[in-house]
Formats: sequence, structure tokens, C-alpha cells
Amino acid sequence: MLDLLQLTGKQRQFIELLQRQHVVESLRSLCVQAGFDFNFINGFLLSGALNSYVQWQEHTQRTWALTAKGEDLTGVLPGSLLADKLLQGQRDGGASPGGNRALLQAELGAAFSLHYGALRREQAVDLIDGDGEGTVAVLKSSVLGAFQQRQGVFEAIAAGKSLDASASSSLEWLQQQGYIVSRVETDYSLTVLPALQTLDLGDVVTTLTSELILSGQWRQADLKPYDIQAEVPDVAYGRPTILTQCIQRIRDIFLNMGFDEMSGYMVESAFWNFDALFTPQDHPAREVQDTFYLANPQTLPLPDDPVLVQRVKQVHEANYGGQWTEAEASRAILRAHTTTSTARRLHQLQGKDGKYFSIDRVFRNETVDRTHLAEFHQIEGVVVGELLSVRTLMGYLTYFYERLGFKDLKFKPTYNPYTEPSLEVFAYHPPSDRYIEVGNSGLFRQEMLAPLGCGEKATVAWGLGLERIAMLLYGVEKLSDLIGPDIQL
Ligand SMILES: N[C@@H](Cc1ccccc1)C(=O)O
Repeated sequence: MLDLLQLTGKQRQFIELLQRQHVVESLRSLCVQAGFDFNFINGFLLSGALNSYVQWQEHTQRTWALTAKGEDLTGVLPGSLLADKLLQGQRDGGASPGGNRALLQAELGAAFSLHYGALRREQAVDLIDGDGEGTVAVLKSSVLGAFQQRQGVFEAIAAGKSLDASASSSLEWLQQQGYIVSRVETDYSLTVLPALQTLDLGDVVTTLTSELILSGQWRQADLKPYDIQAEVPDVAYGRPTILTQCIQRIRDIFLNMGFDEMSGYMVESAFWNFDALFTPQDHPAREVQDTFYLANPQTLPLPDDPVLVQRVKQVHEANYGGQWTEAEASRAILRAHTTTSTARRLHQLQGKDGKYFSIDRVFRNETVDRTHLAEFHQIEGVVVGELLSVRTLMGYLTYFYERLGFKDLKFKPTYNPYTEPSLEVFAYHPPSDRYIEVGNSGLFRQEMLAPLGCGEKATVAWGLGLERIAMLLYGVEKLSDLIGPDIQL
């Protein structure tokens, strides 16, 4: 059935074109003339939509085209030129069929041996050397005639001309030689029935304009319904950057390990970044060479838990001596690690068990180069529970890195003010055959845990570099390919 509302613009145009004809000999040529895509119209015809309006008959036709090898001949079949000359000589009444070799060679130039070889292969000619007066003798002039015919057929195909039945043996030969290929083409002849001539296509509105709406004309209009099956152009969607993909992957690993995600603040007080982590107020990491101090705000309030602040002060003064000042602890900074989130979380937990992770941005006053930026991401993790040990810590880290494909880890003792023991983590990187530093970890000291209200529990924790992992996993060599305005998606 023909649903007028569903017709595409091209289909309507095609019907309008048919309405002006009675018989169409070749649908292909009609499409070429009128600028329609034959396959599209063919599909329309075969869909049966026009069944009660048009009768059609299918015709198949064999056509020929030159192959690449055929194109390479640039119009001249090997053998044909020499065949021409020899036949010409015969017609001019040469005494014996054939021709003077030196003369023919002069006429054909470098192509002589090519043409001679082609004729010789079919035993049509032979070279007779009599006293240095070489002659090309014709053995079978019928083969020479065949070469001329083949040349004619070859030219006709190159020119896209039609061929008659007499071409068949030449076609077979040309195909055997690989100069031409045949194709079968389907075409249709159509008879347009009177029903189509009288068909009223009507006016279908395909675009609803504001004019149609304002004038109220839309009420009378035949609106083309939406075709929700219609194919639409592909859209190039955005996609997550490598770093975001990496974060998502790591987040999934920790969630699957039963961790909850925690978060903190990029702008922090020195208290949560250093003091709560048992880092002395004169520690070198606190200097401006390493840490970004803010001008605005210059300070942040200390936690409104006076017991916590008091205990931190006590533990610092008892162990490091000197005076612990609230002024130093109140300074506002950009957090230098995500262990700030861990400290805040431990203070909240007050000794309850839990497993937490975060993947967040940190800031350090570093010299920027290929593999260092002043801001990067840390993968922080903390586990509070019973009977936790260095083995537990190594187990978590080994499991985590294995999920990412880093099978071989090494741990090296190091020093952090807030952990004892402390372990640096190295992962084996097969492409470079090296162990690469990927993080830092340890068991929190009592001096840190007790003031936070978690003195009873063992706590293992780590801070790992995200960018390092992303570079190793995705083979990225410069950090600027990972972060910043120049990343390629
Ligand atoms: N905060 C440490 C990592 C760490 C976290 C937790 C425990 C031990 C070490 C760093 O930035 O390198």
C-alpha cells in the first residue's frame, strides 16, 4: 500500500516523474538522467509500495569493464599492432605473407618484441633469418585477424559501447587474459498504470514553521508523521579522558573490595594536613618551597573539638618539645595530600571499624617537568579494624595493583612522621623492565591515632599516585598528555 504521508521527498519526486510517462524502458537510465540513486529507487520499487500503480519487468544484462591490468595497456593489446602491419602488408600484395623484420622493428620501436611475443605465443608468426635479412613469417593469418577483432572489442569496452554476438570469442579471450571482467546488472522496464497518472499526491507538510502555527494553517495541513525508524547521522559524542577512565576503574576496584568513598577539601588548614598527622610545626615539608599557603583566606578555624586540639598540642609538645601554636595550625593551604580526608574520617569514626578510599586532587609546590606537575591526584585508602598488620597492608596493595595488571610489587622501608612502619611501594613495569615507585603507605602511629580518638585500633593506610598508574597503563609519556588543555581524546 502506498502511504502518501510516509513518502520521502525523493520518493515523491520519483512518483511525480513517473506520472509524466507511460513506459520506461530502463529504470537505470531514467535514474541517471533524473539524478536519482538507482539503489534507493530500486528498493522503493521492490518494497511493493507502487504495486497497484506500476507494472515492472526485470532484465538482467551482462556488462564488461576493464580490469586494472586492462587499464594498464592504455588501449593497445599486445600483438594487435604487429598483426595490423602484417595484414596490411598482405593486402598490399606482398609476395609471401610476412614482413621485413628490420622494417617492422623500425616502425614499432621498442614495442616490437611485445607484439611479436604475443603473436608468437599463439604460433601465428615465426622469425626466419635468411642471410641476415630477417623476415617475420605469417603462419596463421586467421590468428592475426582474431587479434584485430580482440583489439576492436577491447576498445569498445573501454569506451563503454555495447557489443553484439560476434564479440563473444574475443570477450572470452580478453577475460582469460585478465584484461576484462564481466558484471551482471539488473534493470527494470516499467509500465505506468492509469491509477498513478490520476493519483493526487497532495501537499504534505514536513516542517512545522512558526508561520503555520501562528496562522492556524497547521490545522488543515497534512503533517508528515515522525519516522522513528529513520537513520540519523552519527554524532561524535564526547568521551571521558584517560584520567577520568582511570579514576572510574580504580573506584570500581575499591568499591568491589567493600570500601566506601570519602572526600575532603582542597582548601584545608595546616592542622588537618600536618598537625593532626603528627608532623612537627618546623618540619621542612611545611615550608613554602613545598606547600602552597593561601593569601585569602589566610587562616581557617581549627576543629571545634577542643579536646582534639588540646591532645594534638600535648602530643606535639611532649615529643618534639618547644611550643605548638594554634596560629601555625590555622594557616590555610591547598592540601598537600589526601591523608587530610583520612584524618578527618578517623576523627569521625572514633574507633569504629571501616574501609575508606578517595581519589582526589592534591597540590605541591614542585618544579614542573614532563613527569611532575604542581597538582596531581592521590588514591588514598585507610582500613580500621582488629589485628591489622604490615601483612594486611601489603595484601591490600598487592590485590589492588593486581586488578590493574601490575603483578609484581616491592616494598621498601621509608619514613613518614605519622606512620610506623612506613613502606614505599614499587610496581614492576614490564615494558621498561624496571620497578617504578607508585606510592607510600604504613600503619598509623599511636601519636596520631590517640588524639583523633582511635587509639585502640590498628589502622593501615596508603597514598598512591594516580597519574603514574595512568601513564603506565595507557603508555602516556608526558603528564601534559594526561592533564591540561592539550590532551587528545
Ligand atoms: N600521605 C602520604 C601517603 C601515605 C598515606 C597514608 C599512609 C602513609 C602514607 C603521601 O602523600 O605520600
